[in-house]
Amino acid sequence: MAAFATAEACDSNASLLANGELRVLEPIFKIYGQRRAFSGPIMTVKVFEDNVLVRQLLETRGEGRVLVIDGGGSNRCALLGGNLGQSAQAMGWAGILVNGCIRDVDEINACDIGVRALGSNPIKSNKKGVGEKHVPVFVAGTLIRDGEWLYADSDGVLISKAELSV
Ligand SMILES: O=C([O-])CC(=O)C(=O)O
Repeated sequence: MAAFATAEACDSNASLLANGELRVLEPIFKIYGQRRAFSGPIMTVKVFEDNVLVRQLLETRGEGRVLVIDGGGSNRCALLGGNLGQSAQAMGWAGILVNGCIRDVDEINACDIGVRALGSNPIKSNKKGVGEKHVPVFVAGTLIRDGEWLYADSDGVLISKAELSV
């Protein structure tokens, strides 16, 4: 199976790039997880230094989706760790993009999912359950809506209003 290539997708969808239906995230993410390339429909969650909602979502069936976690860019604690990585793998999530930090990097790198995050921090997050699911989030220069599509590979991360034909 030919792997999806974000570069090729950008080359062949210039009109979608021009009209904003296809956007490229600013290159601020580090690459983790076994799947260097992954894609799927997006589910969004907006939190700040609290990962209770993240756990709730990753303990439900992913069905090939990508969880986009807007953690407000905080570098002060981790929103995702090894247990949640294993849960995401077991529940069939394709990947997770975190506008924030992760921990248990070696465990996450062993999981059969794709992960993008700003970096790592060994401190755990709060557990109060504050945040919002399924809301539009503004991450890496781009507005991202629940139900849009994310495509990630070694070159970068694309957000598309609709599924791309590849
Ligand atoms: O529960 C957390 O804060 C995240 C974590 O460490 C894990 O998933 O293993």
